Amino acid sequence: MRNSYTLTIGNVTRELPLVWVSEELRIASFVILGDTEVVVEAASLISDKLPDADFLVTAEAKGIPFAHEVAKLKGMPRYIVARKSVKAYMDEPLVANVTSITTQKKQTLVLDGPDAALISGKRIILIDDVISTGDSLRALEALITEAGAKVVGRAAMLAEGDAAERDDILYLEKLPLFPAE
Ligand SMILES: Nc1ncnc2[nH]cnc12
Repeated sequence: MRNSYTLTIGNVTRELPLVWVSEELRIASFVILGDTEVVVEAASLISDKLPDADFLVTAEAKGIPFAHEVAKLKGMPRYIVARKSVKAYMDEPLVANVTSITTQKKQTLVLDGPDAALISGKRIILIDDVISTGDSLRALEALITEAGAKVVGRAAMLAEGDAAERDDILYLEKLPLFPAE
């Protein structure tokens, strides 16, 4: 049984370990946190492909460095992060539910009220490290719609499994899933 998958994005290559997320499924674990090379390379490759937009919106946690780098390249002074939980300092937060492929658990995504007000009526690109089941994208989209903003693009470094067949997302590379044999 193979234990890793070789991924190349532009001129950066990583050996991703295969990890079990359930009894039937392994994923190639792609963790960009702390990896400046992957983030900078992927951001420069995707930023030219994005449509015009007012804000990028991402989900805590692994989307954050990617959104940060893309926002910098696009000259956007702010981007919005949907958090995994309601914080004490939030004001009238919007909440959506999501099931994570990596934890296989129900999670929430939360948009703080002032962030919702900031993006109301604006054009939004949803951006994440990996789009897989599309669940977290759906939850982000629900938050954006509730905030009165419009999604004009969906972008990720990688499209995993069936997500690679979608024609409504921009991505750089496909990432296979590894079902039990
Ligand atoms: N293969 C993967 N590695 C890390 N995080 C993920 N989230 C969804 N798919 C993932």
